[in-house]
Amino acid sequence: MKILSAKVIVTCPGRNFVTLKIETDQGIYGIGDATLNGRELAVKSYLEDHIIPCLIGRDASRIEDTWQYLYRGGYWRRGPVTMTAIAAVDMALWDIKGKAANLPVYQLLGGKSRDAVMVYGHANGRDHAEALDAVGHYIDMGYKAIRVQSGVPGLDKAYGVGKGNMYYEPADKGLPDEEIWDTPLYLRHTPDLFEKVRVKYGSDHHLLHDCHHRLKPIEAAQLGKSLEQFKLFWMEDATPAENQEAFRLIRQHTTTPLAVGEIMSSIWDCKDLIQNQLIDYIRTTVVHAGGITHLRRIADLASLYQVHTGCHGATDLSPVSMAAALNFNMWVPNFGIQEYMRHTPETDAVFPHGYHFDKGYLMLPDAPGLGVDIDEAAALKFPYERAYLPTCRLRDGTVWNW
Ligand SMILES: O=C(O)[C@@H](O)[C@@H](O)[C@H](O)[C@H](O)CO
Ligand SMILES: [Mg+2]
Repeated sequence: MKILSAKVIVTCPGRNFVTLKIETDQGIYGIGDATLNGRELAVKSYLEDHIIPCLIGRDASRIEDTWQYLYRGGYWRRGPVTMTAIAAVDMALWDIKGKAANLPVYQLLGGKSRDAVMVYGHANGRDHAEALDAVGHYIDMGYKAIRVQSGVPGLDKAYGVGKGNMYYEPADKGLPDEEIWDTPLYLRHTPDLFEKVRVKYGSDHHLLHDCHHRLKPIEAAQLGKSLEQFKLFWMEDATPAENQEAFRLIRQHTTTPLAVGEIMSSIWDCKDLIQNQLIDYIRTTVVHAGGITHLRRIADLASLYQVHTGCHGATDLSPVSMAAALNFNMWVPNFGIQEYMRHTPETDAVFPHGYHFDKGYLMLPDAPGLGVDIDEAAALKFPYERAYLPTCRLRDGTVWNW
């Protein structure tokens, strides 16, 4: 089966998504997500200008060989743009292989390790009272695991606090927004938030929290310690992980489980974290870490060290990524949890899919390939709109991590 053509579809049904569609000479096509939030067109160009010309005529069944060819052949290894582009090709080829075999992709990986995929949803509010209500709402919807984020008194904006209840979307149209950040204020108010949640709702639910790279290692250690009594499922991105060793300091001080990895693009970015058992959950995703082929390699390394998966699943990962992640999650032996932020109805209409939420889990009905499609006519109705993630500054004007 040969690759006949490939094209990139950019659509903005509320937010931007980049999708690669590969067509074969047997009439079977596959799709892959290539969305890199705020840098979408760089991946589009990488695919159109540099990868697609090399794909035409290649054997679509040679997924591993194509992965190695694009990774080694590009000479310039790793990095989010490269790895997202490779991921899109990889997902599309797995989709094609599944359709050709008339099997869901998880069957090709080795079959089901579980019946359903536990997910966590995002409860957030401008203050603790609103966040508490949101937690109640998620419990009512049947979630077993809930990420809790709240605004901080004294700060205009805080990471993770949505404009609506269900559709949290950090990227804004136009040029990047600027937010002010104050770590001492945040550290003062966060343990209190979790105390209120436990007092009001008890201990039956998994609670998660995302620090979004804002703390210094010793501050992260302090927060982890003060949250220990509330038994979090995880504390995420406590400090930037470019220096993987930084997590040793946090680890030495707290038993709060640690999760890292949504911005990592390869096994090399997380290998020290995993091999030194400095984290409990690895959050690399199909779309930003080289597709199913590379994510499987990361998960296998992680399994040797009892590190479990917790794939990133924010709204900037399209339903194509979610379908690929679910196939991966059904198989991966060291599964931990999957993040699930619901897409808007417009997005769901552009990307028809069979997966659905049921009592805290995502269910993946059997369908050949990834089990997701793109409605190109619908996609065409939503042209690209420039949008960026916000940026961050400390009170004195210093640029900080958003
Ligand atoms: O855990 C998460 O879901 C995040 O950290 C995201 O909201 C992240 O900020 C976005 O995916 C960035 O594009
Ligand atoms: Mg995160």
